[in-house]
Amino acid sequence: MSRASSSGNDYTLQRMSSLMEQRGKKARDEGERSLIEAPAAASSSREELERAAREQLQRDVTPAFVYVLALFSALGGFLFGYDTGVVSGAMLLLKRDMHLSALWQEVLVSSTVGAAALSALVGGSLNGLLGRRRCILIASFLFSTGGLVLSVAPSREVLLLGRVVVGLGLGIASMTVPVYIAEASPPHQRGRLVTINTLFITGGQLIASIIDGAFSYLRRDGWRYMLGLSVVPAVLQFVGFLFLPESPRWLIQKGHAQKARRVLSQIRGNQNIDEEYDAIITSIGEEEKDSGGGGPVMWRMLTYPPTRRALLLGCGLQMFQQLSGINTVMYYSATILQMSGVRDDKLAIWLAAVTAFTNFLFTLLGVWLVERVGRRKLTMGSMIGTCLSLAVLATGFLLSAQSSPPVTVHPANPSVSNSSCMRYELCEPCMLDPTCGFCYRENSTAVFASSCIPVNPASTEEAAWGRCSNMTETSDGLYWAYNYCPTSYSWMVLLGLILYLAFFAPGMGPMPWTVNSEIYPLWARSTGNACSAGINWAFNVLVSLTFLHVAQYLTYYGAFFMYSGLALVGFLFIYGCLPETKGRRLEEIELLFEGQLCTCGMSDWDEHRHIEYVRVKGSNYHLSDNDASDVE
Ligand SMILES: O[C@H]1[C@H](O)[C@@H](O)[C@H](O)[C@@H](O)[C@H]1O
Repeated sequence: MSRASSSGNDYTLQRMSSLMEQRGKKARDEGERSLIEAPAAASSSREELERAAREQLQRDVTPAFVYVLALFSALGGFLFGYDTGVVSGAMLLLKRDMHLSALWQEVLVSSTVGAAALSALVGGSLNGLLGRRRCILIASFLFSTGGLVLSVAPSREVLLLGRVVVGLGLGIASMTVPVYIAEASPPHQRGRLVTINTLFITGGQLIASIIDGAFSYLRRDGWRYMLGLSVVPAVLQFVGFLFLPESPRWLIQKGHAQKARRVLSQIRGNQNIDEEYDAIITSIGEEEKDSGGGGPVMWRMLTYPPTRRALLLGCGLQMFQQLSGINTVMYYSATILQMSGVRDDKLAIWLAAVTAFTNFLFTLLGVWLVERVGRRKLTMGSMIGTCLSLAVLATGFLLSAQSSPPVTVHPANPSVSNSSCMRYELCEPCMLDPTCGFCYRENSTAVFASSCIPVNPASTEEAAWGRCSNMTETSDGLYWAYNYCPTSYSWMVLLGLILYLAFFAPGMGPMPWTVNSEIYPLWARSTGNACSAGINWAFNVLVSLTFLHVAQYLTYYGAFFMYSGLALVGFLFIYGCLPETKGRRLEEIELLFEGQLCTCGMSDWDEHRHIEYVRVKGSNYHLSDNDASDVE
């Protein structure tokens, strides 16, 4: 059989024979000759051996060093989550301490994400030029400096500078870390280790919400601690990376063969690295031939069909991740939970932590599932579940809107006669107008004596005037609802939220990052990841900046039905374009994108045959049914 045989299956078979040898030796040593000579080697059934080989692989193919390397890298993911998550809580205090206008608040939030989109794109060339390790060092340096600037910022302009610096770090880290982990991991653990990076993103978001909660009690300068604390993991990562090695694949690409061998033996522990090393060298040679020589990498990627397909898949996955509304749902979750009956405003900040925790918990499920069910099934299942739960969420909003309580009292304030709030007859349009809130009394069975009143511009937690201004806890049956309406369908909205996180977090959350780290050949990997990460950040800004306007035009249920429709399109896209990459060497995966045939939707067996076919097509060899048994 050709070089083709160096697949995951073959690897397991090799392990099986070495395991048999080891067992035989052990048996001899212990004088248990009978065990080896026994007919059909009783305990040596194929299945049992395969299982033993797999267990052995788990034990000795992944030395602890790879975990250390993955954990230090994933601190980049943690900072991604922390820096994007912490800002909402910090903003509540900042706008008070620094007297920030709505525009400044928006600029401070989106500047980081915008800078991340740009630096992710630039990060592609940096990665190719300087290597993964140096890029991660640059990112952690930017995180540390940005965090320091934020914690001492005397003015909003300096704050803006700090947020942009942090964003630049975010962009580079978000595209480099998954690639670095993927290139260092053994094939059977790669999905899990790269997915840990997304687990750290959601972990960062969780810690950020807890820190937001804790420091919100400080009277002054709480935001300095919130924003500044990111320096701790950033410095830790910087120091760690002074000692961690460069990616062996990048080293080989740049011609540092000896160094690459050293790193490979360091990260593979007691494994024989020759086969892997040769596979990388051969694939680099083939890639140079295939990708047709000169021109900028982006041009070569677009004109070479396999990389063009991979790029389309990678960017599409990242786009649909954001279009299915994760950041809107996360951001809006506190209100959703308030709708469901948690009325204490002081709790709102902690409610965000509950959502972040759920997101984290279900991402953990993804880490567990990715090497069991594979990327394709996990992503498809996640996307269809996301689509359905968005529909549940939207239906909850629709039913709430249809049973929207009426405005029964129209109190007048002589000094504010032309407020739009006075015109609304129902809670629904009042709630959709960001300048108004719904003030109502409630007894155990119904809403009564309700009015639509302008919100206090300094705090959305109370009305500008009237009985819902100066809200205290003893306001006895009187409630101020900003951004939501009292409804008896809140259970459905809550159910939609929980289902959404349960389906999104294990698959659509991490898989776009994981799949992107593995689908491009080495020469196109940095550029491919730069583009797809740039798309992720760009759609992140787009969706969050447009949500309130979309909700105003389409109402909340319209907005969530729209996200659900987009998720359905995303599902069809994944169904048609995402092949299974589980267990394959990085050098093999590009073959899945070769030929006119897309392997998506093929069974594992057909896919395996397809890879074999593509591999050997150059040597006039065609895989027949008889040959197939040879492959297996
Ligand atoms: O994969 C991550 C994760 O799902 C986060 O929760 C989300 O905030 C990010 O935008 C996304 O890229």
